[in-house]
Amino acid sequence: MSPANVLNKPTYLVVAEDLRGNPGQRKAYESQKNCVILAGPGSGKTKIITIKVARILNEDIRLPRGIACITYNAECARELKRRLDELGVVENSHIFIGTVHSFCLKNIILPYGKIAGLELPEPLSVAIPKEQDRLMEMALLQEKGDEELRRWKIRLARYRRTYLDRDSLEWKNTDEDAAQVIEAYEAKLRKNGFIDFDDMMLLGLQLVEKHEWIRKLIKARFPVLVVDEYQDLGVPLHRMVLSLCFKAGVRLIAVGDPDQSIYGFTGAKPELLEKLAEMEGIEQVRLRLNYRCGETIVKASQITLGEKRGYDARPGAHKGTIDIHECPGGLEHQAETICNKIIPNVIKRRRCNLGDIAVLYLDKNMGDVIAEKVNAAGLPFIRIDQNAPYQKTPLIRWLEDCALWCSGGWKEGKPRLSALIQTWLAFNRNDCDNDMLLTYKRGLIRFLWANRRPEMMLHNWLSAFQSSCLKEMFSQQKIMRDEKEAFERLIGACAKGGRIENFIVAAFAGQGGSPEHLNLLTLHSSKGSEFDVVVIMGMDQGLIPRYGSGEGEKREQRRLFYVGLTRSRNEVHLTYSGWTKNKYGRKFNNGPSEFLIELRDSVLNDDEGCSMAKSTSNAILGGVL
Ligand SMILES: Nc1ncnc2c1ncn2[C@@H]1O[C@H](COP(=O)(O)OP(=O)(O)OP(=O)(O)O)[C@@H](O)[C@H]1O
Repeated sequence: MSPANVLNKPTYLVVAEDLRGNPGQRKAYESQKNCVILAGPGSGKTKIITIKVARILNEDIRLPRGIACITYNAECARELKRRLDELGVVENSHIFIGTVHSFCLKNIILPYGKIAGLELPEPLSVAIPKEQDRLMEMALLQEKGDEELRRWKIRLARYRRTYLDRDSLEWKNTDEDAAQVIEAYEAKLRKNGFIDFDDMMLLGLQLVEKHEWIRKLIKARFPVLVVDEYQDLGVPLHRMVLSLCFKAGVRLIAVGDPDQSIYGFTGAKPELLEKLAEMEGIEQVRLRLNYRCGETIVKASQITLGEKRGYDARPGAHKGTIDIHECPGGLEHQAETICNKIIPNVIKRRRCNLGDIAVLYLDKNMGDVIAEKVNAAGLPFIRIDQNAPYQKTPLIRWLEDCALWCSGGWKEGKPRLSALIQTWLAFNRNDCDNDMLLTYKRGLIRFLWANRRPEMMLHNWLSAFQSSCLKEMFSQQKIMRDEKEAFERLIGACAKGGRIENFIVAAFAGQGGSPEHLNLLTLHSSKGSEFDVVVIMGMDQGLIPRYGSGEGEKREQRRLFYVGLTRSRNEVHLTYSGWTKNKYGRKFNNGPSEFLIELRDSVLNDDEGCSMAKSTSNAILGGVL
């Protein structure tokens, strides 16, 4: 029994005691108004909002009113859910925890879109990525290669999320080609009965801005709105927040760190958070103490950023170390060094688990390189990038949790069955009456109870899950088409000849995060997480910053490195080769990343003698730096 239960005190009150010694955290926790928390990495933003949400639900609002917690991507939403769950807050029909897209779709467009006269396809379906690509190529009036299409997609997405007023001259004239292609693409989407992810946000905003009654209904249901990772959300969400908060009186709690803004290419604007914090009627809280990272890492992170933020490690924090490893043989050499030297050494020295270590990298191609070496070294791992055997969408994350429950989690309620059921009901809620929901709930419980078989082959377990529950959901819930596609890819990956054909249920369960699995993830996906030891590979000039980056792009990549560094509690290892290859195989000897050089020069020259070590043993270490 937890101490909270022994004392009969809700968990959030026990955890809130931690905030006592930090006046900023306390102020944020006590605030009863609209509040913006601006703070650096590891300063407890997530800790505060989760405790605050639990407090508001317990003390300030009464059912059937609830709270909406929105964030940028599925990874951040999952972290938020996990941490709220630890405080006993579980998603249900009164508590929304998810991405801004899913908030707009489920809580604005589906319930109110038609009544408000929005012309929507019937039934409403979400276009899956390959359909989006096909329609975009049609709108571009010619087939494009992968790279060119990718560039167009970035350009159009940014434009669509930046210029929102379609009648304005700004929309028509800023980039005429982009405006035309977007209009043609959207018309094609509708003709085919689809909306896409950007539509969810744009249509949601349109409804909220246009209709006072919709704002009132949202407020009646969710009088409190929590927005996490605000710096990554662009103009549409900012305008929605302003409308809900200042026109409808929804209470706002917004949290973020402009220095951790790494989605500029999608239209994110970190300055919006600063602007919001300065507005009248908003209480602003700034936090400067980093509870996560050792002293050296806190210092190094500010050097990387190139800004003096005045962040400090908490008093009594350990030093923390940063080691630089030169691997002249290229990315493969870096990956081998990580698997055969750095990781075994860390585990031996720290007596920690593989799960305490994360290897971060720039993209899916680098993910392939490290995954191959990790496989060869026989280390179990979790991989999050675009080339992973399957993508971790909300449904697939939930399936991992179901697998965890079936692999023994049921004995101690980790995860809780009630939480699994609530998420399942949320997937099924659209157009379903209570009787149907009850039938789905019973179906799920029956399946899970009968399939508590950790040794079962994953393919068989998923197939059984599909025929007893998922098939029906996919046929009823057209808005889950993207999830259906993700599920089909997963089941393909664990079928005969697939990349994870040997997976049993317990192995799949471990993919949700486990002490026995090494974490492989892109720097972008590492946002919001923390590990004892972080290894960042590919620290080469031309990769980070990318060759040919303009000033703005370079600043964003600096922030990306900053995010990576600050995921570590104790140790950071940086690997580089000093050269890169382009896609035609041409070699460029550009040396290590300029970010790495700055860090080495500043931290090593620091007369306080930070414990930044430059390893010099073995052929792989030392050299250039
Ligand atoms: N007052 C506190 N006392 C003790 N530990 C704390 C306190 N505040 C935060 N922490 C711990 O510090 C770590 C970082 O907190 P948290 O993840 O909430 O920070 P964050 O600001 O959301 O980080 P980031 O923006 O880098 O993701 C966590 O392990 C958390 O438990």
